[in-house]
Amino acid sequence: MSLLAVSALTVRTAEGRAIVDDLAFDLAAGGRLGIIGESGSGKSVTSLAVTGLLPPALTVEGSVLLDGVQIVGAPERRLVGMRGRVASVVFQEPLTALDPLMRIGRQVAEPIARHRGLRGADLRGAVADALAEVALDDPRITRAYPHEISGGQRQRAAIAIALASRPRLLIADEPTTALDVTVQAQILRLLDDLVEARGMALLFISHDLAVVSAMTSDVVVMRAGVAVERGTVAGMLAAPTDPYTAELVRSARSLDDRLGRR
Ligand SMILES: Nc1ncnc2c1ncn2[C@@H]1O[C@H](COP(=O)(O)OP(=O)(O)OP(=O)(O)O)[C@@H](O)[C@H]1O
Repeated sequence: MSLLAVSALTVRTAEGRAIVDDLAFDLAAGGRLGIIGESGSGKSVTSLAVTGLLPPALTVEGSVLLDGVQIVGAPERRLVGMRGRVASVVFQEPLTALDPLMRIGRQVAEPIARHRGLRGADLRGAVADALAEVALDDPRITRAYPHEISGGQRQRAAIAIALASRPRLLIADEPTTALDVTVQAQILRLLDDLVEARGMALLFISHDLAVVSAMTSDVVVMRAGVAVERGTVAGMLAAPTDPYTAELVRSARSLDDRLGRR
Protein backbone atom coordinates (compact mmCIF):
# COMPACT_ATOMS: atom_id res chain seq x y z
CA MET A 1 0.00 0.00 0.00
CA SER A 2 1.19 3.53 -0.76
CA LEU A 3 2.06 5.75 2.17
CA LEU A 4 0.51 8.65 0.24
CA ALA A 5 -2.03 8.12 -2.54
CA VAL A 6 -3.50 11.23 -4.17
CA SER A 7 -6.21 10.84 -6.79
CA ALA A 8 -8.55 13.24 -8.58
CA LEU A 9 -7.47 16.00 -6.19
CA THR A 10 -9.10 19.29 -7.14
CA VAL A 11 -8.87 22.47 -5.06
CA ARG A 12 -11.04 25.47 -5.89
CA THR A 13 -11.18 29.08 -4.80
CA ALA A 14 -14.43 30.54 -3.43
CA GLU A 15 -15.14 31.75 -7.00
CA GLY A 16 -14.84 28.18 -8.30
CA ARG A 17 -11.48 28.52 -10.08
CA ALA A 18 -9.52 25.24 -9.93
CA ILE A 19 -6.04 25.99 -8.57
CA VAL A 20 -5.22 22.25 -8.40
CA ASP A 21 -7.01 20.27 -11.06
CA ASP A 22 -7.48 16.50 -11.07
CA LEU A 23 -4.06 15.76 -9.62
CA ALA A 24 -2.92 12.18 -8.96
CA PHE A 25 0.31 10.69 -7.64
CA ASP A 26 1.50 7.92 -5.36
CA LEU A 27 4.37 7.73 -2.93
CA ALA A 28 5.50 4.46 -1.39
CA ALA A 29 6.90 4.20 2.15
CA GLY A 30 10.56 5.23 1.93
CA GLY A 31 10.10 6.55 -1.62
CA ARG A 32 10.85 10.00 -2.99
CA LEU A 33 8.91 12.23 -5.36
CA GLY A 34 9.53 15.76 -6.56
CA ILE A 35 6.86 18.26 -7.55
CA ILE A 36 8.21 20.97 -9.80
CA GLY A 37 6.43 23.97 -11.26
CA GLU A 38 6.60 27.71 -11.65
CA SER A 39 5.29 30.14 -9.05
CA GLY A 40 1.51 29.88 -8.72
CA SER A 41 1.29 26.41 -10.30
CA GLY A 42 -0.37 24.93 -7.20
CA LYS A 43 2.58 23.24 -5.50
CA SER A 44 2.01 24.73 -2.04
CA VAL A 45 -1.75 24.25 -2.24
CA THR A 46 -1.03 20.57 -2.99
CA SER A 47 1.23 20.22 0.06
CA LEU A 48 -1.40 21.90 2.26
CA ALA A 49 -4.13 19.62 0.87
CA VAL A 50 -2.04 16.54 1.63
CA THR A 51 -1.74 17.52 5.30
CA GLY A 52 -5.27 18.90 5.64
CA LEU A 53 -3.99 22.43 6.23
CA LEU A 54 -5.87 24.22 3.44
CA PRO A 55 -7.51 27.51 4.45
CA PRO A 56 -11.28 27.12 4.84
CA ALA A 57 -11.95 29.48 1.91
CA LEU A 58 -10.70 26.78 -0.48
CA THR A 59 -12.84 23.74 -1.31
CA VAL A 60 -11.32 20.36 -1.96
CA GLU A 61 -12.56 17.30 -3.84
CA GLY A 62 -10.98 13.95 -4.59
CA SER A 63 -8.95 11.67 -2.38
CA VAL A 64 -5.78 11.97 -0.31
CA LEU A 65 -5.00 8.73 1.51
CA LEU A 66 -2.19 9.23 4.00
CA ASP A 67 -1.19 5.94 5.59
CA GLY A 68 -4.62 4.64 4.56
CA VAL A 69 -6.53 7.51 6.23
CA GLN A 70 -8.71 9.79 4.11
CA ILE A 71 -7.51 13.37 4.65
CA VAL A 72 -10.12 15.08 2.45
CA GLY A 73 -13.03 15.97 4.71
CA ALA A 74 -11.41 14.45 7.81
CA PRO A 75 -12.25 16.15 11.13
CA GLU A 76 -9.49 18.33 12.57
CA ARG A 77 -8.94 16.04 15.60
CA ARG A 78 -8.11 13.16 13.27
CA LEU A 79 -5.67 15.33 11.34
CA VAL A 80 -3.95 16.55 14.50
CA GLY A 81 -3.16 12.94 15.37
CA MET A 82 -1.57 12.36 11.96
CA ARG A 83 0.47 15.56 11.69
CA GLY A 84 3.97 15.04 12.89
CA ARG A 85 3.45 11.36 13.61
CA VAL A 86 2.76 10.36 9.99
CA ALA A 87 3.73 13.45 8.01
CA SER A 88 5.65 16.64 8.82
CA VAL A 89 6.24 19.69 6.68
CA VAL A 90 9.29 21.91 6.30
CA PHE A 91 8.30 25.24 4.75
CA GLN A 92 10.20 27.78 2.71
CA GLU A 93 10.39 30.38 5.43
CA PRO A 94 11.53 28.86 8.74
CA LEU A 95 10.24 31.86 10.71
CA THR A 96 6.68 30.79 9.92
CA ALA A 97 7.35 27.43 11.60
CA LEU A 98 9.08 28.91 14.65
CA ASP A 99 7.57 30.72 17.60
CA PRO A 100 9.41 34.08 17.84
CA LEU A 101 8.96 34.21 21.63
CA MET A 102 10.22 30.74 22.50
CA ARG A 103 13.82 29.55 22.79
CA ILE A 104 14.93 27.03 20.15
CA GLY A 105 15.51 24.25 22.70
CA ARG A 106 11.96 24.50 24.05
CA GLN A 107 10.51 24.46 20.55
CA VAL A 108 12.33 21.24 19.77
CA ALA A 109 11.36 19.78 23.16
CA GLU A 110 7.63 20.38 22.66
CA PRO A 111 6.99 17.82 19.85
CA ILE A 112 9.40 15.32 21.44
CA ALA A 113 7.49 15.49 24.73
CA ARG A 114 4.14 15.25 22.94
CA HIS A 115 4.95 12.38 20.60
CA ARG A 116 7.44 10.39 22.64
CA GLY A 117 6.26 11.19 26.16
CA LEU A 118 9.75 12.07 27.41
CA ARG A 119 10.34 14.28 30.47
CA GLY A 120 13.21 15.70 32.52
CA ALA A 121 16.73 14.48 31.76
CA ASP A 122 15.46 12.09 29.06
CA LEU A 123 13.78 14.98 27.28
CA ARG A 124 16.87 17.19 27.58
CA GLY A 125 18.98 14.38 26.13
CA ALA A 126 16.56 13.84 23.24
CA VAL A 127 16.56 17.59 22.47
CA ALA A 128 20.37 17.63 22.46
CA ASP A 129 20.38 14.61 20.11
CA ALA A 130 17.78 16.18 17.79
CA LEU A 131 19.78 19.41 17.56
CA ALA A 132 23.04 17.49 17.05
CA GLU A 133 21.46 15.64 14.14
CA VAL A 134 20.99 18.96 12.35
CA ALA A 135 24.45 20.21 13.42
CA LEU A 136 23.10 22.75 15.92
CA ASP A 137 24.66 21.21 19.02
CA ASP A 138 25.80 24.49 20.50
CA PRO A 139 24.22 25.38 23.87
CA ARG A 140 23.99 29.02 22.74
CA ILE A 141 21.63 27.96 19.95
CA THR A 142 19.52 25.85 22.30
CA ARG A 143 19.01 28.95 24.44
CA ALA A 144 18.60 31.41 21.53
CA TYR A 145 15.37 32.93 20.21
CA PRO A 146 14.75 32.51 16.45
CA HIS A 147 15.75 36.10 15.59
CA GLU A 148 19.14 35.55 17.27
CA ILE A 149 20.31 32.86 14.82
CA SER A 150 20.96 32.84 11.05
CA GLY A 151 18.46 31.85 8.35
CA GLY A 152 20.29 28.57 7.73
CA GLN A 153 20.33 27.80 11.47
CA ARG A 154 16.61 28.59 11.67
CA GLN A 155 15.90 26.16 8.83
CA ARG A 156 18.00 23.50 10.61
CA ALA A 157 15.94 24.10 13.77
CA ALA A 158 12.70 23.84 11.75
CA ILE A 159 13.94 20.52 10.31
CA ALA A 160 14.76 19.24 13.82
CA ILE A 161 11.22 20.17 14.94
CA ALA A 162 9.63 18.52 11.87
CA LEU A 163 11.60 15.32 12.50
CA ALA A 164 11.22 15.28 16.29
CA SER A 165 7.98 13.32 16.08
CA ARG A 166 9.63 10.71 13.81
CA PRO A 167 7.29 11.10 10.81
CA ARG A 168 7.23 8.51 8.05
CA LEU A 169 6.75 11.21 5.40
CA LEU A 170 8.58 14.51 5.15
CA ILE A 171 7.10 17.17 2.90
CA ALA A 172 9.68 19.80 2.04
CA ASP A 173 8.04 22.81 0.37
CA GLU A 174 10.76 25.00 -1.19
CA PRO A 175 12.91 24.39 1.92
CA THR A 176 15.97 26.22 0.58
CA THR A 177 14.48 28.97 -1.58
CA ALA A 178 14.87 31.64 1.13
CA LEU A 179 18.54 30.76 1.74
CA ASP A 180 21.71 31.81 -0.04
CA VAL A 181 23.35 29.34 -2.39
CA THR A 182 26.05 27.84 -0.14
CA VAL A 183 23.62 27.40 2.76
CA GLN A 184 21.11 25.93 0.29
CA ALA A 185 23.57 23.16 -0.61
CA GLN A 186 24.23 22.36 3.07
CA ILE A 187 20.54 22.12 3.90
CA LEU A 188 19.86 19.89 0.87
CA ARG A 189 22.67 17.56 1.94
CA LEU A 190 21.34 17.49 5.49
CA LEU A 191 17.81 16.66 4.32
CA ASP A 192 19.12 14.01 1.95
CA ASP A 193 21.16 12.35 4.74
CA LEU A 194 18.35 12.44 7.32
CA VAL A 195 15.71 11.09 4.91
CA GLU A 196 18.09 8.32 3.90
CA ALA A 197 19.17 7.44 7.45
CA ARG A 198 15.59 7.23 8.74
CA GLY A 199 14.11 5.56 5.68
CA MET A 200 11.47 8.31 5.46
CA ALA A 201 9.44 9.05 2.36
CA LEU A 202 10.07 12.49 0.86
CA LEU A 203 7.76 14.76 -1.11
CA PHE A 204 10.04 17.52 -2.32
CA ILE A 205 8.51 20.65 -3.81
CA SER A 206 10.44 23.28 -5.72
CA HIS A 207 10.37 25.59 -8.75
CA ASP A 208 14.01 24.68 -9.40
CA LEU A 209 14.75 21.62 -11.53
CA ALA A 210 18.39 21.49 -10.39
CA VAL A 211 17.38 21.47 -6.72
CA VAL A 212 14.70 18.82 -7.24
CA SER A 213 17.08 16.60 -9.19
CA ALA A 214 19.56 16.71 -6.29
CA MET A 215 16.93 15.12 -4.04
CA THR A 216 14.85 12.75 -6.14
CA SER A 217 14.82 11.04 -9.49
CA ASP A 218 11.01 10.88 -9.94
CA VAL A 219 9.05 14.06 -10.58
CA VAL A 220 5.66 15.46 -11.42
CA VAL A 221 5.67 18.73 -13.36
CA MET A 222 2.78 21.07 -12.53
CA ARG A 223 1.53 24.00 -14.53
CA ALA A 224 -1.55 26.07 -13.65
CA GLY A 225 -2.73 23.37 -11.23
CA VAL A 226 -2.40 20.51 -13.71
CA ALA A 227 0.24 17.75 -13.79
CA VAL A 228 1.58 18.22 -17.32
CA GLU A 229 4.29 15.58 -17.16
CA ARG A 230 5.60 12.87 -14.86
CA GLY A 231 8.57 10.54 -14.99
CA THR A 232 12.26 10.57 -14.16
CA VAL A 233 14.39 13.70 -14.16
CA ALA A 234 16.83 11.90 -16.47
CA GLY A 235 14.04 11.09 -18.94
CA MET A 236 12.81 14.68 -18.89
CA LEU A 237 16.27 16.07 -19.46
CA ALA A 238 16.77 13.69 -22.39
CA ALA A 239 13.33 14.08 -23.97
CA PRO A 240 10.78 16.39 -22.37
CA THR A 241 7.35 15.67 -23.85
CA ASP A 242 5.51 18.76 -22.60
CA PRO A 243 6.48 22.22 -23.94
CA TYR A 244 6.54 23.66 -20.41
CA THR A 245 8.95 20.93 -19.24
CA ALA A 246 11.12 21.63 -22.29
CA GLU A 247 11.21 25.28 -21.19
CA LEU A 248 12.21 24.28 -17.63
CA VAL A 249 15.02 22.12 -19.00
CA ARG A 250 16.18 24.91 -21.33
CA SER A 251 16.29 27.49 -18.55
CA ALA A 252 18.13 25.09 -16.17
CA ARG A 253 20.69 24.44 -18.94
CA SER A 254 21.12 28.11 -19.71
CA LEU A 255 21.72 28.83 -16.00
CA ASP A 256 24.32 26.04 -15.96
CA ASP A 257 25.98 27.61 -19.01
CA ARG A 258 26.05 31.04 -17.42
CA LEU A 259 27.57 29.55 -14.27
CA GLY A 260 30.13 27.73 -16.44
CA ARG A 261 29.02 24.33 -15.16
CA ARG A 262 29.12 22.62 -18.56
N1 LIG B 1 -6.22 30.95 0.03
C1 LIG B 1 -6.26 31.15 -1.29
N2 LIG B 1 -7.32 31.74 -1.89
C2 LIG B 1 -7.37 31.95 -3.20
N3 LIG B 1 -6.41 31.58 -4.07
C3 LIG B 1 -5.32 30.99 -3.55
C4 LIG B 1 -5.18 30.72 -2.16
N4 LIG B 1 -3.99 30.13 -1.94
C5 LIG B 1 -3.41 30.01 -3.16
N5 LIG B 1 -4.19 30.52 -4.13
C6 LIG B 1 -3.90 30.57 -5.58
O1 LIG B 1 -3.62 29.25 -6.00
C7 LIG B 1 -2.61 29.26 -7.00
C8 LIG B 1 -1.53 28.28 -6.61
O2 LIG B 1 -0.84 28.76 -5.46
P1 LIG B 1 0.37 27.99 -4.80
O3 LIG B 1 0.79 28.79 -3.59
O4 LIG B 1 0.04 26.57 -4.59
O5 LIG B 1 1.49 28.09 -5.90
P2 LIG B 1 2.97 27.58 -5.86
O6 LIG B 1 3.15 26.73 -7.06
O7 LIG B 1 3.28 26.97 -4.55
O8 LIG B 1 3.78 28.92 -6.04
P3 LIG B 1 5.01 29.52 -5.21
O9 LIG B 1 6.19 28.73 -5.65
O10 LIG B 1 5.04 30.96 -5.63
O11 LIG B 1 4.67 29.35 -3.75
C9 LIG B 1 -2.16 30.70 -7.17
O12 LIG B 1 -2.82 31.22 -8.29
C10 LIG B 1 -2.64 31.36 -5.90
O13 LIG B 1 -2.93 32.71 -6.14
